[in-house]
Amino acid sequence: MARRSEETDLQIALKACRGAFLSAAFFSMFINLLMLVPPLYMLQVYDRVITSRSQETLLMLTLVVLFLFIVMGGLEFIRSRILVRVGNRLDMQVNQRLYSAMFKKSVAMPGKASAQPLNDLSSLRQFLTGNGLFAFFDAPWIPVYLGVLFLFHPWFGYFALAAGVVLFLLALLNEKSTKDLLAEANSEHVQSQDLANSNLRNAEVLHAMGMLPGIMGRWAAKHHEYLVHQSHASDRAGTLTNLSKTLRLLFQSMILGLGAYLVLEGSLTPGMMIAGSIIMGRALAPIDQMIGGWKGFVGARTAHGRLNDLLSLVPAEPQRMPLPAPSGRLALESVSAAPPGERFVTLRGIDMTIGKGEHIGIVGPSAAGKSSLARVILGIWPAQVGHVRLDGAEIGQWSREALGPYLGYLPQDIELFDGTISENIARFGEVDPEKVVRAARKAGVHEMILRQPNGYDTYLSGGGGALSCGQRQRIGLARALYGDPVLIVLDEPNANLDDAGEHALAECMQRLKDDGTTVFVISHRPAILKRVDRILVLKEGQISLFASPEEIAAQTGHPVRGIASANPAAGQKLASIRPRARGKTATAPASEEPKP
Ligand SMILES: Nc1ncnc2c1ncn2[C@@H]1O[C@H](COP(=O)(O)OP(=O)(O)OP(=O)(O)O)[C@@H](O)[C@H]1O
Repeated sequence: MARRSEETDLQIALKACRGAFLSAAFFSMFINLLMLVPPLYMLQVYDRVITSRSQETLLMLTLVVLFLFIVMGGLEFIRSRILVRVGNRLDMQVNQRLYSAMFKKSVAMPGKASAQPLNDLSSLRQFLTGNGLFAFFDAPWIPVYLGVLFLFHPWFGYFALAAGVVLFLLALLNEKSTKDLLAEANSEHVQSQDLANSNLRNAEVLHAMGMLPGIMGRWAAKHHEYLVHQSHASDRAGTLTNLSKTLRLLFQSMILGLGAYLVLEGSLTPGMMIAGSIIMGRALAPIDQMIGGWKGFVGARTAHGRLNDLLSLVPAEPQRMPLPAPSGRLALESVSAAPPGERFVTLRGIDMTIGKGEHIGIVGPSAAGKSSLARVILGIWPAQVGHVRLDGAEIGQWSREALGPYLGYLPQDIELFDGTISENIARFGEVDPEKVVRAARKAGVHEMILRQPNGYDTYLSGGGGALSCGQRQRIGLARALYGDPVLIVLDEPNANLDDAGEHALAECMQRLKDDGTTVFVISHRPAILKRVDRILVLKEGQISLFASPEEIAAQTGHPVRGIASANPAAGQKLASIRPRARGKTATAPASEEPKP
């Protein structure tokens, strides 16, 4: 089905719920008509039963009223069940799309990562299923009540109309005077929540260095701003809510007085006088409820706006034709890239062609752009200029879900997630025990996992729980190897490893070589760099040298150690041989097969 491009999935889901909203509105019609039962019953009792002194009439009327009340209760019950289901349906329809949009936004704008969209979806759902919405369903029936009052007596009608206009103006004033304050309070609340969450994630370091007062002060300042705006808005809304409630009661008393006057005049019965007062109260109730529930409405409206913004900012991934499984050939063609959301480039004019099964070491001083290059190779950061091609296909042509199993990534800051070790290694997909053990063995971590309290079923919480950094890194390596990917990027894989770990890593690299897996390894340690086919030296975001370890040693007179540590002397020497080295070795042989 064709979709209007400006419609977000939330709007489409809300449209799909239109039928359910219409049936809730339909039930509201009967509920509102039945709301006339109590005043009309009172009218009959006063004007008919008491004057005729007929017990049969009273009994009949009471039975009818009893029946109508049961019907009304049933309708209310059904209406609220419909709305609860609408809310759940809406949530189910958009929550996964929303989760992935939130996730993709965090990848594209790491500084703006926030779980707020899920809170927004909750507040929208709660509004749609709560009492706040009923006022909106009941409001269209105000004219019916007014009509009945006009039937009783025109003065009654005019009086209720005027009272309604006054309360409506108060509702407008409420919206106008609280809208901006509530929006500001809302955004400050989101910011202070995000700040608190990020502080909690880094609790250990904050605690160790006694940084709590300073960091709490920053949170408290944000929270204070939120409180100030929120209480200003609540003060204003509270004043208007109370005023509206008081006026409604006053109007109800006044209409009773007006009724009494009309009774004395002889143009109204006492029953009509009392019923009129009740009906007017009923007519004004939705306006009163709207003013009272305005904060919830504004919250839901803001949440709805934010959700739509997010969903249009991160459109759903189009269906892509599946591509054949890649073999691991990679080409970067004049690639320049910048961190997402930033203007400055951290990689410039990167050109390289890597054959299947080649092992490339990436070295360079701090902030040279090594991790940036890793991200570009994996398609996490898009190339601003140039192309990144995996087996000839632009990396962005792949759907992420289809490409993911062919890639392995061990980031510098290894994060494991809440779940068992096996689930973590299996990347939270279906756990295939054979594949899990194979990956663990390849990473040389099988024995270590078996020594854990519950082996592969050991539950890791809080990003790794009781595991040491080195253990986490090695399980992270097994995760990167799960499913035998064709291209693996290891960012400082030996940063936390002891000798045994380093030895296991060397064996792992050899197995990957035997399997024909293309590997990029970023490291400062010479041991691992001796085994790679070529070493790429990055300097200020550019390739400064790209050659085999032997060529580098021959040309610079420095062993690999010199490059790995990227000391200034070696750097100068490397720079001096750059043209020859690049011209000769920056691309793989034409066949793009691995070097022997
Ligand atoms: N997410 C980001 N947002 C903004 N700037 C970034 C981001 N990631 C990296 N940079 C910047 O890009 C440049 C290269 O960083 P990168 O992490 O790629 O260097 P590196 O060579 O891996 O350094 P190191 O060896 O210290 O890990 C740095 O100036 C860094 O400040």
